[in-house]
Amino acid sequence: MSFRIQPAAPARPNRCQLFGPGSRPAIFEKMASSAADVINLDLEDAVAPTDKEAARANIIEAVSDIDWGKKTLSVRINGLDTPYWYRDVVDLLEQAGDRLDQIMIPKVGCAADIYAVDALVTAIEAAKGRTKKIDFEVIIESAAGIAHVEEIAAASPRLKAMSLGAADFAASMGMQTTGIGGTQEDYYMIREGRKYWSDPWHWAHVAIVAACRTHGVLPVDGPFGDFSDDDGFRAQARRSATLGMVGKWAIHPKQIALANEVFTPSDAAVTEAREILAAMEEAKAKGEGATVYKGRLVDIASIKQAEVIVRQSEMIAGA
Ligand SMILES: CC(C)(COP(=O)(O)OP(=O)(O)OC[C@H]1O[C@@H](n2cnc3c(N)ncnc32)[C@H](O)[C@@H]1OP(=O)(O)O)[C@@H](O)C(=O)NCCC(=O)NCCSC(=O)C[C@H](O)C(=O)O
Ligand SMILES: [Mg+2]
Repeated sequence: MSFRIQPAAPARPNRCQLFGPGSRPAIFEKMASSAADVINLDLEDAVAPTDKEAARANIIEAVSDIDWGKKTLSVRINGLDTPYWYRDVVDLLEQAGDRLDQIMIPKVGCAADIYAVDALVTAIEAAKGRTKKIDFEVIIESAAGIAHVEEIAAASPRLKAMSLGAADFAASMGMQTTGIGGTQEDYYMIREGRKYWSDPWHWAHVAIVAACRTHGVLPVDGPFGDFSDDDGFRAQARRSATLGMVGKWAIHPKQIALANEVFTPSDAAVTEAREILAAMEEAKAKGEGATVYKGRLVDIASIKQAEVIVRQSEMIAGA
């Protein structure tokens, strides 16, 4: 137990982050009218090197020209190991309108990566008189990123969200797979001749959730590559939600409804949480710190668990 109060993560809906390449402006309006909470216009790996400049120009125009409603509008810049990233930041901060909310920094490996982008963004904001401060989100998608996940989560007050990028993460770790998230055929235990599949992403998810919750950052599950596999997406998202993540990326529009479904607490879950709170109120009135709800123990910790679900549901309903 620590005397420090755990900081709250930003109270904004972040159930689904919809990605689209900056080089494909024809889909921007569709992204804007989708049911995703966050839009990620991409300058990085979904854009070919020859299209980087055009993609930047498309995004700068679209930030102001398209009605993004209440969505969080984020642009993924190129990695700090490329020649593109500084120009992404300079052009976005100098030319894109105030509707831009956030920059996503990929392949972050240490806190100094965030410091470098923060320094550049802070200087341009001051020079240009931008009064709305740009937020950051990062992707943990390398061995260095996961090894330094806690210092990264603490790196800047601009940091609002952190995702696991399963594809680059797998490559960096030398994992023997070309799958992006989900069940991996060869990751199983065997007992009495039967296979039981395990989850190779589990420990990285837990490390990200713990770092994020310690520093008031939203933990988000990244892409699920096989967009023909709805059940696989749901299963992966349910595991992430159970571990404390607040949302998941969609790399195709058909994944938006799936993410929203999983990361919106169900009516039954909210009803049960409210009943637990009511049961604990009754117990408190009797001077008791614990009671029985539907045959199981609930105590003061159960209040905090139930409040997570109620708060999440109220925040989504009020957004
Ligand atoms: C994956 C796609 C290339 C598929 O595009 P397409 O072939 O056009 O799909 P469909 O024909 O099935 O499209 C059906 C309709 O939906 C529209 N559409 C398609 N994609 C989007 C979108 N992203 N947002 C909104 N609308 C979209 C089509 O125009 C069709 O509309 P209509 O004709 O009116 O019916 C494509 O979906 C795509 O580019 N997805 C995003 C890819 C991307 O951004 N990837 C980067 C993130 S994942 C990553 O980087 C890995 C990560 O970093 C890691 O390391 O793990
Ligand atoms: Mg990646």
